[in-house]
Amino acid sequence: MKSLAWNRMDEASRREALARPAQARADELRGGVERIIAIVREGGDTALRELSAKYDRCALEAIEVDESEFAAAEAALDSVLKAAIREAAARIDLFHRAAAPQPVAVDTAIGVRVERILRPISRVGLYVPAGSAPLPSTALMLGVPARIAGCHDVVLCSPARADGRCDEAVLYAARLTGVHKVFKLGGAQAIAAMAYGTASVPKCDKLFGPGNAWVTEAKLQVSSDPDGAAIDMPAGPSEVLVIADADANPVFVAADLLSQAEHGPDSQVILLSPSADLLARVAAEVERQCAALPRADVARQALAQSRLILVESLAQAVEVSNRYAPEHLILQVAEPRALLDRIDSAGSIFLGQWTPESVGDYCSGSNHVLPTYGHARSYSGVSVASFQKQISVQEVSADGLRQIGPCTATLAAAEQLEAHRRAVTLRLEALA
Ligand SMILES: NC(=O)c1ccc[n+]([C@@H]2O[C@H](COP(=O)([O-])OP(=O)(O)OC[C@H]3O[C@@H](n4cnc5c(N)ncnc54)[C@H](O)[C@@H]3O)[C@@H](O)[C@H]2O)c1
Ligand SMILES: N[C@H](CO)Cc1c[nH]c[nH+]1
Ligand SMILES: [Zn+2]
Repeated sequence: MKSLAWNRMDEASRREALARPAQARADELRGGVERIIAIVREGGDTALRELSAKYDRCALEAIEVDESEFAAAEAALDSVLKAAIREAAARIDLFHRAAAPQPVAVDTAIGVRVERILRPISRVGLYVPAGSAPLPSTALMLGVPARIAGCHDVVLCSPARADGRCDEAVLYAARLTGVHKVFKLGGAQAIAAMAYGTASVPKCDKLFGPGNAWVTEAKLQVSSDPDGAAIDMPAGPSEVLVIADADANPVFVAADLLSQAEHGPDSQVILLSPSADLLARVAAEVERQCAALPRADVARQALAQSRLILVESLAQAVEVSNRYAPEHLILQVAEPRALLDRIDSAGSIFLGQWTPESVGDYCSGSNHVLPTYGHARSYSGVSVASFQKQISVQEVSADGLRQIGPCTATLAAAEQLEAHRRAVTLRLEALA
């Protein structure tokens, strides 16, 4: 990890220190993903098989997971793992139901009722990563809110292994949450299939889920095409920013940094502290813990583009963090709630030394599909609302129109939209 001191850096160095790693490959990615999307649109299921052979090194017969594969997955899974998946699903369900938007009805004047009603997005496509590690927890994070929202057709794609099968735990989690169809597809080709549809894969209205740089770029491209599909947000390579004070436990801080560094070579982790001593102790601890990790190679690549930054105060750490807008923000300080009010951009926040980021990844109940690359400045993580449309409804009585009609007519006249004005005045005349 590179060691830096915020107050000794000029603006260009600060910008470079907070730049995300994958951005440097943006042009190469854009062209590659454009080609994959075009190939899928042109070649449909045949192209999907060819792309799976090329990128996932698997020979697919059926693209869709059938009943026998679901049954075999359930039978093969360890009962302790199945219980943990059910336990996590229950807590995710509890939080997401409690946080779900509610219908609203308000009388904004006598005889003027305005409502907000909720409707599920009909056809949704979920992406569950499995390139370097299959993530059954992501199937829960997407499947649970889709079920609560009441989406009619829920399709899930996840890359197959070399044996042509999907990860058993991903299949179990998908079934548990009521996903209707699962396809053995990964990367940009999975996103293209769900956005445009093929003979096997139904076209979806909105796509959800995290993924590597190819998946994220494909989501962005299909969302800018009117024939494509909407997306939840850009949820790319995982990242974490930790703010730690001088008394933070370096063992815990290092463990949290490594937990996101091990996701992939494009991940990035940042530690901000006003204590040079703490930064040095965490650096040593990261080295020590990393050496013992099975994914040490992956973590080291992520650490090469990660930073330890000395700040002058916790207040400055908050300013830097808001500027970076991390996917995950951990406040390993004595009084984390004292900083919370000043945080304005982060996907998910973890308070205090007993709240590792991992609990949010799996089973505290919050959602782990979160905006990366600084998109936390304007996007939120996945929730039930992401799977719903909020529709407004209004009903005005004759008395209500007498109340608000003149206001409408005045504003319409000011905008020189005479037909708008008359839609009101003709009725007011009929009421006179
Ligand atoms: N932001 C979030 O909420 C969140 C949540 C979970 C995971 N993640 C991130 O998701 C990512 C998962 O990535 P992953 O790679 O393990 O799995 P993945 O399923 O996202 O990607 C694997 C697919 O990438 C495609 N691919 C690989 N190399 C390619 C190439 N050279 N050209 C074209 N396509 C290629 C393949 O089709 C393969 O199926 C990680 O970066 C992780 O940090 C983010
Ligand atoms: N940290 C990831 C989100 O960036 C989510 C995840 C799934 N499994 C483990 N972690
Ligand atoms: Zn994680």
